[in-house]
Amino acid sequence: MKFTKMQGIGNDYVYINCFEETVPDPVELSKLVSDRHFGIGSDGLILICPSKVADCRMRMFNADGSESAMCGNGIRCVGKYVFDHKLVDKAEFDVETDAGIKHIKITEENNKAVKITVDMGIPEVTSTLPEAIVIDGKDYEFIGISVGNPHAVYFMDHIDELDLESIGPAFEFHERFPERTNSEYIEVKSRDYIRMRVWERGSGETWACGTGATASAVASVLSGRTENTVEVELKGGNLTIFWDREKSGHVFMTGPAVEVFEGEFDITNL
Ligand SMILES: N[C@H](CCC[C@H](N)C(=O)O)C(=O)O
Repeated sequence: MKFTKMQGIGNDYVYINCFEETVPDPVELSKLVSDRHFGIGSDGLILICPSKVADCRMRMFNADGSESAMCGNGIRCVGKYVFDHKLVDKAEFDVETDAGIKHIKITEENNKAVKITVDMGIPEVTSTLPEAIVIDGKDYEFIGISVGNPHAVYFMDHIDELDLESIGPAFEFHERFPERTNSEYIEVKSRDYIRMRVWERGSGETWACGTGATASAVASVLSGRTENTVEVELKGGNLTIFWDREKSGHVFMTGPAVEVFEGEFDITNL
């Protein structure tokens, strides 16, 4: 099985070109390839598939094998892959996801995508503003935002001191979120700059989360903390989020995508 390892600001996935390969069991394959000791090592698996309604289709699986409808860093890498490998012959195209069709704009240098802008659609508020859950007797006020996948955004100071290994699972598996949730921990530095850490549903702490950065920027605007254009600093790098709140209502995410290496993986014993 041929694969390509790619990363979007440190959020790394194993990508399979399903125009050429067939993946019989992506859930098990994701668990296998994600293992950083016995597999390839990644935050999960992403399939790049043919589509009847768009130029290609993206399916995303977390490291625990659970499938998610949308993946922000992943879709930027999918955009780069199909552009660089000439599966499309244009710099603007569409990717079908289980969260709808997403429009991609490529910025290229020497025929390689270096920056990708994704129309993430219209964000959905999934909580009261704000709402609190109780964890170990303490109230945690959060803002719930969906961009095709669920996020609980929590504003605080000193995110680097956060015990994410404890609070992350407490949010992820809290009864308030029947489908679990991704959770983001936000330190607002100015009206156009936020710092963020993320605990991902099904993958744990990752170095970046594109949907999480998008949801966090929307929550920052909704709560009056920032303007509509927000620079989001994550462990692995920065993303720029623009919420066109006054006109289309759509939110746009812009950032890099990098192809790290290609390889072969033996799945006969899968
Ligand atoms: N890393 C991805 C998010 C994956 C979300 C997944 N953990 C879920 O279950 O929703 C991103 O860049 O948006």
